[in-house]
Amino acid sequence: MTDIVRVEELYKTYEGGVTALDGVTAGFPAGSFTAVMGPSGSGKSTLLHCAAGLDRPTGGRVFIDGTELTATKDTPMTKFRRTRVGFVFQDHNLLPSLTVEQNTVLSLRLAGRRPDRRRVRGVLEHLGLGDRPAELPERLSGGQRQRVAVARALVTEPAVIFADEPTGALDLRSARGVLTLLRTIVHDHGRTVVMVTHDPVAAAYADSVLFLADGRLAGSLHAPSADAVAERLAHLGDQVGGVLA
Ligand SMILES: Nc1ncnc2c1ncn2[C@@H]1O[C@H](COP(=O)(O)OP(=O)(O)OP(=O)(O)O)[C@@H](O)[C@H]1O
Repeated sequence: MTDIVRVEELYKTYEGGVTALDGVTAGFPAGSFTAVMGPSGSGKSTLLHCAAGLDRPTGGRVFIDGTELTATKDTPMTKFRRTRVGFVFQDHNLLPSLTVEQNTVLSLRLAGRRPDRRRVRGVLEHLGLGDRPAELPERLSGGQRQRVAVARALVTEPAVIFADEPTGALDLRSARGVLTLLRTIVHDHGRTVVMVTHDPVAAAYADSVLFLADGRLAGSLHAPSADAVAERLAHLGDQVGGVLA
């Protein structure tokens, strides 16, 4: 299967000398849902930010859909990101003064594209927001707000959606709804999703899990169950500095 996102020998050392990524090579196949897990400080967010072109690695290469981001200057990289990459963060980042529909088309507008209203309504419908296009975010539940964030990420038809703890601020039921939605957009609509999470139950919605420890890849699990993920996480400490699982 083709990798939509590929990182090769990725290194990131922050000012002050912290090495957050220490030679990570990984591929994320088209149409797959991958969770990235690891202890706090293991480099998950750094990996996501570097892979998404939000931050520059200190060394190594990042490819998205055949374009090498690491060989791209800042302005074209920003343009590429706006058109080809979708984001869903823990804090949904909706603008409070804009309606559901206006928030949904925000990234399209930032990319200088004219929204196709019928398509946008179609996406909202599909995400269970079809009857709330004119609602302001403050009148939505946390789960509904996160659905708007997913809608906003989807309408640009990105090559990949990166999600950083998308359910971290949600109650169990809303979290399940959002995770099911992410799984649906991957399995029924062929999207590619890479999600950072701390939660083994959330990770079990993914097709596979990549584990990080101390900025290095520390194994993977396919068709993960929450128990298997929790078990592996509990033993990650044993592997630090050691062998891949
Ligand atoms: N902007 C920064 N400047 C300096 N050090 C940083 C910066 N961002 C992250 N780090 C350090 O890099 C390492 C990896 O951080 P990162 O946020 O990628 O880990 P994480 O696995 O996402 O952690 P968490 O699960 O706690 O969010 C940590 O030691 C962190 O302190």
